[in-house]
Amino acid sequence: MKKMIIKGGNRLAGEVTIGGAKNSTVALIPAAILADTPVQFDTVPDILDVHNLMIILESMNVKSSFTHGVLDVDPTQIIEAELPSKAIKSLRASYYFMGALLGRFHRATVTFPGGDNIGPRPIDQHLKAFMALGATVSEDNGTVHLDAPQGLHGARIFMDMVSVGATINAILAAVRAEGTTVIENAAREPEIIDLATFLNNMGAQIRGAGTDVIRITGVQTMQSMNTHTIIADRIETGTYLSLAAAMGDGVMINNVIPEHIEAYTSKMIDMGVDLQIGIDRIYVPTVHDLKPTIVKTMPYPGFATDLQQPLTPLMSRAAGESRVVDTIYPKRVKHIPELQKMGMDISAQDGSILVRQSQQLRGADVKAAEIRAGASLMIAGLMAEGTTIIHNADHILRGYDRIVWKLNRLNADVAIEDED
Ligand SMILES: CC(=O)N[C@H]1[C@@H](OP(=O)(O)OP(=O)(O)OC[C@H]2O[C@@H](n3ccc(=O)[nH]c3=O)[C@H](O)[C@@H]2O)O[C@H](CO)[C@@H](O)[C@@H]1O
Ligand SMILES: C=C(OP(=O)(O)O)C(=O)O
Repeated sequence: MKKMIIKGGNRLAGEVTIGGAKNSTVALIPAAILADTPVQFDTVPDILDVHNLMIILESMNVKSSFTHGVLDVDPTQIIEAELPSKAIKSLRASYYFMGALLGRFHRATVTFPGGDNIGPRPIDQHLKAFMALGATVSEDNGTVHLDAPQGLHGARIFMDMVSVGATINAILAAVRAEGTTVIENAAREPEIIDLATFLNNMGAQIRGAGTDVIRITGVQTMQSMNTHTIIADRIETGTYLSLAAAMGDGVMINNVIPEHIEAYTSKMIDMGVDLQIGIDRIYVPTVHDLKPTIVKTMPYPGFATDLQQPLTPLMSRAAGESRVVDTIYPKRVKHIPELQKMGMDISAQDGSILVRQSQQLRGADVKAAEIRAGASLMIAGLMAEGTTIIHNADHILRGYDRIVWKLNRLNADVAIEDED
């Protein structure tokens, strides 16, 4: 495990460039095993999730190499093998190997995924989709076995709730199935469109990604003809927007898709941040006075659950009481006691998180329970007087591309060290 050490109080300025979206990347890499040719991705974020997915690929004899943001994956010599449970447990998205392996081999054995400690995360909708497509599902000791000896066939799948992961897994399983699959009440996240673009460019027939009805006509082969450039990470963007507004004296954020974070930028503008939004970049000027706000997380295009915690430190500067209601992960509150240690006036009450204007934050020894709790501690550490040590910083490294280098280029004083 690593710890992040932040000497707080530096004003931040300069430019930062956003990397490829974690939540696209972690679906695209498993999707690569559906191809009958090598594939290449660029603007791949340098995050732990990518390195762990490469370990999983290796176990199936799928060679991959990653340099300067370009990831090559060669699935042409893929074999069925036992997947390494440590790597599988290290990230949530390892469950995409269920859909991808089912699509490729008509069977899969995958340990239950790990991922962030943000409350219950059932996978019943994923399993329901696999069964609709003709697979049998059995579970023992935390391992899921999927089997479709007669192959997969198209089906109508109505999702009981809007789920990013279940929508992606259904696409991965259906893309080479026989016949047409219709996913209703599908998630509409931009990362789903990114995945469909990648697969369609290889010959898949997926229509409607980005709407709540996705139609997939199965194809027999998929062949990559070009490099797939991953869309910008909207959650990383929101994190830099928050820290730039909290501590910046002029920060330009490059490689942004502003349309993907409108729910977030509109809240910041309501709070009094004078964002200058361009076609693919956003400038955050020095912020003087902030108004409190109310945030309710919703599936896309609503306010992302992954961005409620990164906004919290900024809320603690607003004159009054802000409120967060996380309808997707109501138990996503592990940052609260840690932020309290830093002097923030924050509490959970009746299903809401309340953040009141706080005095100068102070550095403390804190623990990141999960990636976005870690992001909120990191921003609070940049704002605090003195030194903050964030333990379990691996959670932050799971999803933030070259974070130390990017922050220090903005004039922060941040380091990562091994725990003693
Ligand atoms: C790798 C990735 O892309 N992770 C994102 C993805 O996670 P993930 O795909 O796991 O999240 P889902 O969209 O599936 O979850 C949405 C809600 O549906 C529930 N649910 C989901 C599936 C299921 O079978 N049964 C069920 O009850 C979940 O508990 C949750 O309350 O979307 C979340 C919600 O935007 C984000 O926080 C995560 O960053
Ligand atoms: C919850 C998250 O990630 P994961 O689904 O990969 O655990 C996140 O990115 O905020």
